[in-house]
Amino acid sequence: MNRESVVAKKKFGQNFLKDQSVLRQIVEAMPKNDNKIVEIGPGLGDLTKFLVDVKSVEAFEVDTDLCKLLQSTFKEEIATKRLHINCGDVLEAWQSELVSEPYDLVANLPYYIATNIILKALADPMCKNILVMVQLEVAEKFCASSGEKVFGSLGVIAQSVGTAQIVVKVPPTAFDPQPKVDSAVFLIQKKRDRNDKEFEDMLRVAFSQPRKTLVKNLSSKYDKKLLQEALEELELALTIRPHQVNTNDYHQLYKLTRSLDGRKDTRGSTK
Ligand SMILES: C[S@@+](CC[C@H](N)C(=O)[O-])C[C@H]1O[C@@H](n2cnc3c(N)ncnc32)[C@H](O)[C@@H]1O
Repeated sequence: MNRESVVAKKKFGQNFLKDQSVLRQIVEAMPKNDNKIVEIGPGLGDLTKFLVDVKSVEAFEVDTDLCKLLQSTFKEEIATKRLHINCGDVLEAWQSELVSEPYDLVANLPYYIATNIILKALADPMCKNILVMVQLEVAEKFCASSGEKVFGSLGVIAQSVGTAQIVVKVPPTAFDPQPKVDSAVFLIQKKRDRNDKEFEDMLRVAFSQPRKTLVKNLSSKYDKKLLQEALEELELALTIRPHQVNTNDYHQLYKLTRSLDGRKDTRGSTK
C-alpha cells in the first residue's frame, strides 16, 4: 500500500491534516523542554515528519494498514530509535501512565475520543503538556474563562491543573477529507495532575443544568440551607449561574461542602 491508495476510515476519525502552515504552527507552539513526544494517531505521518526532526517520538496508531505504511515511510527513524510505533488502540494501552518517562502529547486527535484522551492525559503524571488539534467547540470548552457561556467542568478542570489557550483555529479546508466542523489547536501546560474525583463529581452536579442557578443544581446533592450559607460565606449571589463562578471559588465551595456534609450528618442524627 502507498499513501495515494489510502482511503480514510470514518470509524477511526481519519481527517488528515494537509495544510503545511498549520503543521508548522503546531511545531512552533511546542513547549521548549527535553520531554519525549507522544503522538496519538500519526495517520499518514505528515505531523510525525515534523516531530521526528525535533525530538524522539512514541506514536500510537490503531489502523493496521496505516501502521504498515508508517513502518515503511519511517524505516530510518525507526532504526535509529527516533520513532517507535505502537500498533493498537491507545486507550487499551493506557494504564495510569501511557509511557514511563516525562512526555508532551502532540497530536491531531481522532475527534470521537478526543475529550477522553485529553482527560486521561491530564491525569497521567508522566504527561507534562498537551498540544492537540480537536473540534473547535471542544477546544473552546477547555480554554474558557468563568463568565463565558461555554465555561463548564472541562474549563474548571483545565484551570485546576494549569493553563489552557487556543493556538490557532483551523477551517475544514485544511484537511482531507474535510470534517464537518471547525477545528482548533490548543495548548494545556500542566502544573499538576488531575486527581480529585470527588471534586469532579461536584462539578458534574454543579453544571448538570447550565441555565439553572448553581444552588438549584447543587441542592440535588447538598442540603439547600447549608449550601446557601456556603455561598454567602464566599460572597456569591444565590442567583449565580454555574458558568459565572470562577475556578478558585469552585475549590473553596468544594472545601465548604465537605465540611457542610459533616454538619448535615450531625443535624440529621439529632432529628
Ligand atoms: C484526525 S486523524 C490524524 C492523522 C494525522 N496525525 C494527521 O494529522 O493527518 C486521527 C488519527 O488517529 C487514529 N486513531 C483513531 N482512533 C485511535 C485509537 N483508539 N488509538 C490510536 N489511534 C487512533 C486514526 O487512525 C488516525 O490516524
